[in-house]
Amino acid sequence: METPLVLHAERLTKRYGRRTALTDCDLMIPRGHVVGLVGPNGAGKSTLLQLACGLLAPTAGTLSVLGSRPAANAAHLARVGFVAQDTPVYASFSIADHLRMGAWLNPSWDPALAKRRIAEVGLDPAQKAGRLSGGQRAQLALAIAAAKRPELLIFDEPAAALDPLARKGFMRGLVEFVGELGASAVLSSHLLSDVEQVCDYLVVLCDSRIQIAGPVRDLLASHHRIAGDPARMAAAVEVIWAERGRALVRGDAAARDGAAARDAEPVTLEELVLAYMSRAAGAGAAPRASAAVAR
Ligand SMILES: Nc1ncnc2c1ncn2[C@@H]1O[C@H](COP(=O)(O)OP(=O)(O)OP(=O)(O)O)[C@@H](O)[C@H]1O
Repeated sequence: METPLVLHAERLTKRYGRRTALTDCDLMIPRGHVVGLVGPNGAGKSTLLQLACGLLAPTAGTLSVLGSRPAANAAHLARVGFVAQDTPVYASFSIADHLRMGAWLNPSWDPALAKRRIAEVGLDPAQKAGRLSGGQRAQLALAIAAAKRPELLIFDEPAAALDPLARKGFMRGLVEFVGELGASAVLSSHLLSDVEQVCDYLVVLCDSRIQIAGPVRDLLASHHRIAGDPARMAAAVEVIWAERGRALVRGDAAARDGAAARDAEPVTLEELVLAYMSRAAGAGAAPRASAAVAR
């Protein structure tokens, strides 16, 4: 039977020597989502994505991707498309060479999709990849990943280096491909506006640990901002972050609990992410959006 999970981690731990990049991570991400993986620099995002692609092996715990060990065999590799940070390409190969290589290496390669996408984004197949701008390179990498027709697309900060217009085009392409292929996607990003725009599932990773994970809609519904002394808030409410008489809390009780209920306010995705990041950092003040996570 086909597994309903794209990623399933149990007590997943990864150490590089004495440095721990992931600690006891548990995750169950169902199929059919565009997942935003967010967290500060050094949180462990790239490590998690590289483990999912089989480029790294866990130190402890387990991770399965589409029901198998990552990169278990050639057939499994074909089911996962990966776009690495900085979207590396072969500088002396032309775009057409990249597509030929993709066709040669991937049994499920869709030449029509690749060709169509390259034309749609206005790239010249004869152009050497080394002469492409960051945005064009990202579009080429996206076209190659999608032409494999994978079940899961994994992107490590795919649009970080792109200008806002190129980013918008890239993100639109990403969503179109996910829809067209009926695939799932996981993308790491520091750009919460991108995550807000395209992701319907959120994973917050800080300091090597999963802080929270779930469908964006459910997370927004189960968190509120309320006024008052956090120490006196209902036991049913978990205070995630409090500052200057206001708290961001988790729990339905926030919406029903007496005085607090009167001014329980909905939270934005940015507030939610920053609250979990602040809690993990144990800092005295919430990090500014521009410093920790750019919008
Ligand atoms: N090859 C490596 N050798 C040693 N330590 C590493 C290696 N790769 C990553 N690390 C460390 O593991 C931790 C997690 O790094 P990782 O690159 O996964 O974080 P990240 O969340 O992707 O960061 P960023 O947002 O800056 O890309 C960091 O402390 C980092 O220094």
